Amino acid sequence: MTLSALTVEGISKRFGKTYALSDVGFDVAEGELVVILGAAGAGKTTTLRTIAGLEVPDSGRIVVKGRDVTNLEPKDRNLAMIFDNLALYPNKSGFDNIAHPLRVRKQPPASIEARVTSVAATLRVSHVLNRLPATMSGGERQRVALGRALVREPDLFLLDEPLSSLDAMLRIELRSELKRMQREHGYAFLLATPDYVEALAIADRVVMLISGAVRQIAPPQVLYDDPVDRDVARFVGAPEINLLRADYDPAEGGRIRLADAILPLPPLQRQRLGDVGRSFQAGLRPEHIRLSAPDGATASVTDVEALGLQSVVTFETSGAVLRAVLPATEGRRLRIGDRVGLSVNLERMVGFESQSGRRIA
Ligand SMILES: Nc1ncnc2c1ncn2[C@@H]1O[C@H](COP(=O)(O)OP(=O)(O)OP(=O)(O)O)[C@@H](O)[C@H]1O
Repeated sequence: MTLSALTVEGISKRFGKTYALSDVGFDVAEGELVVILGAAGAGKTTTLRTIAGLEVPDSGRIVVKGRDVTNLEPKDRNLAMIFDNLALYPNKSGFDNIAHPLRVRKQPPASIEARVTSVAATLRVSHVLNRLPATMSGGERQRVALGRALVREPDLFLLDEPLSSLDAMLRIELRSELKRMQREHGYAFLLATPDYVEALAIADRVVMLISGAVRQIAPPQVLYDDPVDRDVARFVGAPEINLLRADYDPAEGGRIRLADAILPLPPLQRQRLGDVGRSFQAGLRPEHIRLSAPDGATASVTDVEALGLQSVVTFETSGAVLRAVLPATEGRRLRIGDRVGLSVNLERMVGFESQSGRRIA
């Protein structure tokens, strides 16, 4: 059996009248990178701070490498927490910033020297070790801050939106750096972000937090293809998933009415919907909508946004608005006001109960 780097069991936390966390539970395996994904105020920071020991949970347990740390001081938990406001000591060199945690622990100078040099090489900041933070680029500062956390070899890294203050290029670079370190050294990471694209890029698994509660735990692609409900479906993916009223009629092998089109349903979807007619909400990802011959469902083009290799095209049909991601070669040919035929990949449709938003499975 592999030991979990972290197990969070039923953590709840209230601030006055605000329930910040309700019965939050998940685990992080050794060598795994787990992302806590959620909107602003979902409880990401509170979760990380509770694990780090900076907040005391009202109930629940935190176990790090098999050791119950719920009642331990932060310094005794052997965790490294990296916040988004990577505060470096402004008057200390890169070297001294990274060395700081080891000096606090009174390690011998020779081993400090060796460890800092090796961490700096891993993070590609050897060239700034003699410089002060003010003379470093944003990315270099971020990596030195990361180095200061790495140098201690903690059991688990907690990162709170560590990349949010970086520009897009640096973010991508540092993201792959984190992933590489995790793979090469087998570190366990728990990283919080509101950015689904970031989660998709680096997470082994995602813990989706909504209003302080865990809604779904899954690899990022599963969250996208198989969301447990409408909230998760809407949070992941840009442009957002299309939601359309659908009316299901089980007669004649099963058909649905979507906007003004009546379409035969693939067998898997029929199985999901059962043999009683009903209305529901159909979720269709923008890449599952295609142009087709204008003999079936038609729609008019209301917007075309060119995004390099792809275009995001907005259509209107019988009062419904649909967004599709099309190859740029197709998008370029469309003009606002054009009437075109559309086809949808119903195999990939996800159905939600209209009221509750729960997935129809
Ligand atoms: N010290 C506190 N006192 C009162 N309420 C708090 C405190 N800390 C957090 N909260 C509340 O708890 C909820 C969760 O906050 P938290 O900071 O964990 O969210 P988050 O997901 O990290 O958001 P963001 O992405 O904006 O950082 C919010 O409603 C927040 O206002």
